[in-house]
Amino acid sequence: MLSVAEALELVLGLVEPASTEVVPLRDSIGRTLAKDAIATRNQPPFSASAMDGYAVHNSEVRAGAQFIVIGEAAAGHGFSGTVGAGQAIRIFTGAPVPDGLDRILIQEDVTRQNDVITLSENHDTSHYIRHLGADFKVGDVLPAPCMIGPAEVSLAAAMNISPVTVYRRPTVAILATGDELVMPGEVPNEDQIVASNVFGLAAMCQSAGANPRLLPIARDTPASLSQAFAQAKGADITVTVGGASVGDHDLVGAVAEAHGLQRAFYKIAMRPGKPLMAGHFQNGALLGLPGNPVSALVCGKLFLEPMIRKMLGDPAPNVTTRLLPLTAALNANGPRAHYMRGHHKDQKVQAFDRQDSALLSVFAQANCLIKRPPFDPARAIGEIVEVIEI
Ligand SMILES: Nc1nc2c(c(=O)[nH]1)N[C@H]1C(S)=C(S)[C@@H](COP(=O)(O)OP(=O)(O)OC[C@H]3O[C@@H](n4cnc5c(N)ncnc54)[C@H](O)[C@@H]3O)O[C@H]1N2
Ligand code: MOO
Repeated sequence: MLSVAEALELVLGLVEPASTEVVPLRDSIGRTLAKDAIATRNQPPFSASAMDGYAVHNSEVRAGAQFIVIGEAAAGHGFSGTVGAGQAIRIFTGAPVPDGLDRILIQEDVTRQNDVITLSENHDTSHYIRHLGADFKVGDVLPAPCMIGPAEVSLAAAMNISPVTVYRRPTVAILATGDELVMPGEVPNEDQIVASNVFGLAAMCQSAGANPRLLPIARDTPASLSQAFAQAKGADITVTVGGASVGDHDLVGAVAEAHGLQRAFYKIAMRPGKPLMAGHFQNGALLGLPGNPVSALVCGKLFLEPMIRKMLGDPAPNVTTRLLPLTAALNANGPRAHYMRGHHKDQKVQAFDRQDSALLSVFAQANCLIKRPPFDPARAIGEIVEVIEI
């Protein structure tokens, strides 16, 4: 059976970065910048005061020095006159520092009587001037690709860049399959359950930056699956859930092949997630996930999210891991890589006792997966394991 790393490489080979589009800056959050954003201005565009106080000539500053206040500079309202020897300008944070002045005395350090200020003995020695272009200069670059979060959108705004070029959001069609499934809110028969993991997968797609499209539940018949695949046309990635295993009613692979699936692989050495399949499909990619709720979500985290990130232009789309010590021992692992549901706290991690891939209640309590390689030996308290945030 294929290893997780081999399967991931094949899955990522099924998708390419999506085309780009130009969007207003306000709509760029969570997208990946596809073209360098280049500053069209200096920030600050003038030397600016960093404090409320008085602007003076630095050469005149000494304890007890007196200055006559001859004008005012506020944010948005500069002072345009000239300032002579022994003179000061009342100034506020963000205001342009008048020409020739090179020191701000903070107001806490002076006493003022009418228009005369006197500097105190133990005054602050900082100059409190933010020089022109100290943050960025015309031509400075916010380099692509980069994920646009609160910091990047603020920087692009300060650079006066709008609109920006970003990668198009990929569309992901998500298809639950099975005669036992009903939608949340419907009344299930005694032998039915509520479709659940597709909602988690849709949420995962959305927070990764894709547009999820939840299709109606397909029944375990070739006709129903065919109809669903027809509805998935146009999606960049079609995700099926369930019907992937070896049972008589597991028809997804066969029907997808009839619709043109060129299977890249089927089954991997992973737990949960053994019956994973993937391939080129309908001008896009198909990812066939196992039906067990936790299997589907773990495979979504490990395979679907990286596919989406690659399409969004992320040059390093794989999940990242970090190393943490165990607070409870682990049994030896079997022949499949095991992604155990775990909980980390205070830089230490522990696996849940119950690891059945049907247990959404355990998954909901987990905040990480503990990655165990095939045949990983038993691990004692304090040993270091690899952890993936979920
Ligand atoms: N003889 C064997 N049986 C099974 C094997 C095997 O190797 N030999 N593998 C097991 C493993 S591992 C998994 S994982 C499952 C995967 O099976 P399928 O992908 O065919 O999934 P289903 O049989 O359709 O469903 C499994 C389970 O999950 C429930 N389900 C399905 N879809 C949803 C949904 N959208 N929301 C919530 N729950 C869902 C379904 O009712 C079943 O209980 O096969 C094992 N069997
Ligand atoms: O591989 Mo299954 O997903 O172990 O439950």
